[in-house]
Amino acid sequence: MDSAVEVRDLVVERGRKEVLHGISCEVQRGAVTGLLGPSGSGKTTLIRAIVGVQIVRSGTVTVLGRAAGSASLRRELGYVTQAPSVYADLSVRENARYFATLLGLGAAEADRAIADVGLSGAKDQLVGNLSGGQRSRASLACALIGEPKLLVLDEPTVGQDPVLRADLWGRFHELAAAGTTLLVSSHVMDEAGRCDRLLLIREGRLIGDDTPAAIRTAAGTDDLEEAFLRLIREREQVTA
Ligand SMILES: Nc1ncnc2c1ncn2[C@@H]1O[C@H](COP(=O)(O)OP(=O)(O)OP(=O)(O)O)[C@@H](O)[C@H]1O
Repeated sequence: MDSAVEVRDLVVERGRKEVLHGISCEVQRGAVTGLLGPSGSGKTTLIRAIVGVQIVRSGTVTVLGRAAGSASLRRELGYVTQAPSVYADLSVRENARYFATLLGLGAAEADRAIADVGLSGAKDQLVGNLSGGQRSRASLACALIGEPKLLVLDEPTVGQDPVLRADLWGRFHELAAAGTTLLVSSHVMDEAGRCDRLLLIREGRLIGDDTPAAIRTAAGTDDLEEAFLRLIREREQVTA
């Protein structure tokens, strides 16, 4: 597998508690990989380690061939946190232009990114006056500026209506088809089927790493939520 991200034996502690217990996985280039797991399972912590903002206890994280957090990765990686990271007192366009300027890019690139997330109609509105879903999309637009090679999105579809969620997933696949690698976290299992590959995480351990089709076949069910539950039960029987 041609990997954009390689995680080896990753152990992370937060608040003196071990929250990732030796995770190893890869994120395939040019595909949409879903990081799925219940609330508190460690998705954000793993994402933080990949984008290089998490202190790790042991193990290695390699991103685009370099150690996670390397300065040279900054221009190649787009990261959208769960809390939208845009300025409320600036318009959508001003935010996008600000991030474009930081990368030495112009207004056209900012407008392209805004159009990509379907916010052209609201580009002159202050971000503080937008709905939660619109604000998340404004944040996503800023991460798309400069066409990063790796896009890491922490629960990007939370608060979006079903039509918009479908649009965003469509956009993620277009980006992947154009060569971008996407890692998208979600705790909503009905989004799992939209991914090319899945990393299933529970209580800081990886319990599944495969395509949705292979996970369905291995678990003997077409329902990915049920497949996830069966993987958990299997694991509990092994460790009991
Ligand atoms: N700043 C922190 N200090 C101490 N413990 C933390 C901190 N942030 C998260 N944790 C703990 O780390 C574990 C993993 O949290 P994490 O945020 O990675 O989970 P998650 O799967 O992203 O959850 P969610 O879907 O709710 O965002 C949880 O037990 C959480 O309580």
